[in-house]
Amino acid sequence: MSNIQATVFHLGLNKEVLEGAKIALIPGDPGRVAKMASYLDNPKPLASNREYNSYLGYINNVPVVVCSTGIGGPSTSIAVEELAQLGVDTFIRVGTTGAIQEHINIGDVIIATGCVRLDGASYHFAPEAYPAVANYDVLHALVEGAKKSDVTYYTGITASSDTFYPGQERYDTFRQDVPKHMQGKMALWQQLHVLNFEMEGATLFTQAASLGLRAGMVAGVIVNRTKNETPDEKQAKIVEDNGIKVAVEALKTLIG
Ligand SMILES: O=P(O)(O)O[C@H]1O[C@H](CO)[C@@H](O)[C@H]1O
Ligand SMILES: O=c1cc[nH]c(=O)[nH]1
Repeated sequence: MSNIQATVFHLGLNKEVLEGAKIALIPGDPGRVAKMASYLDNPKPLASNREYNSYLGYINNVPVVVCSTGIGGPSTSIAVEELAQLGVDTFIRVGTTGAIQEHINIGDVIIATGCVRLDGASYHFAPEAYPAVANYDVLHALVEGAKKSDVTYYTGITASSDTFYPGQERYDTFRQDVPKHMQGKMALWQQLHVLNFEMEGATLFTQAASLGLRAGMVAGVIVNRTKNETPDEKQAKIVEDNGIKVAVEALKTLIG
């Protein structure tokens, strides 16, 4: 039996509906997918299953798939693997993030050059010594995209944590503490000039590079952790657009 129509298990997509798309925009949040697709030409919904919501759109008549990954490395690795099975070879994660350096403001975007591997899933793709780094072409396109967009951007290292609370050393009213082995971690990453926390980059970069795929990441800053613990939901929805604008400009560079 021909495999061309085979539908991948979690995303509910097949090669025919992707129309040969080789580039994917991958936000974490399924609710961001329709908004991101609206930045493309002729967007149309494709599938929705679990945390995976997908659309197809076009830039200069070239198909681009937008597909959410859900939160964290395990679900991200499934989205990337299944999109790769369908022929996608270039991934741009468009996320939200918490800055940990004082000078970075809400609304700025961070373009990751590499990630600290505070996840688990990346170790299923490559051992500890393997770096979680962005693909140079995608990184360059994102930087060019940021220059064309009206946003302040920073490039540098992101810490990708499996957890939002202890892994990012959040203290709140439910728990005034994190386990001992996690205490002082935010100060450590700050001292090492890490810019921000998010939850998928390390898995994405390790998986993509180790499989010969290209990946980059841009994330809108929705909270500065030197000032606040918790992002504001309404503000986050506004800020996410800055990352989307940068990613769409980057697409234009990559597609040419
Ligand atoms: O806005 P997204 O892309 O989901 O990214 C960030 O937001 C989620 C946590 O709130 C994590 O997925 C984190 O990486
Ligand atoms: O602080 C933050 C904000 C968004 N996403 C994260 O993982 N952490």
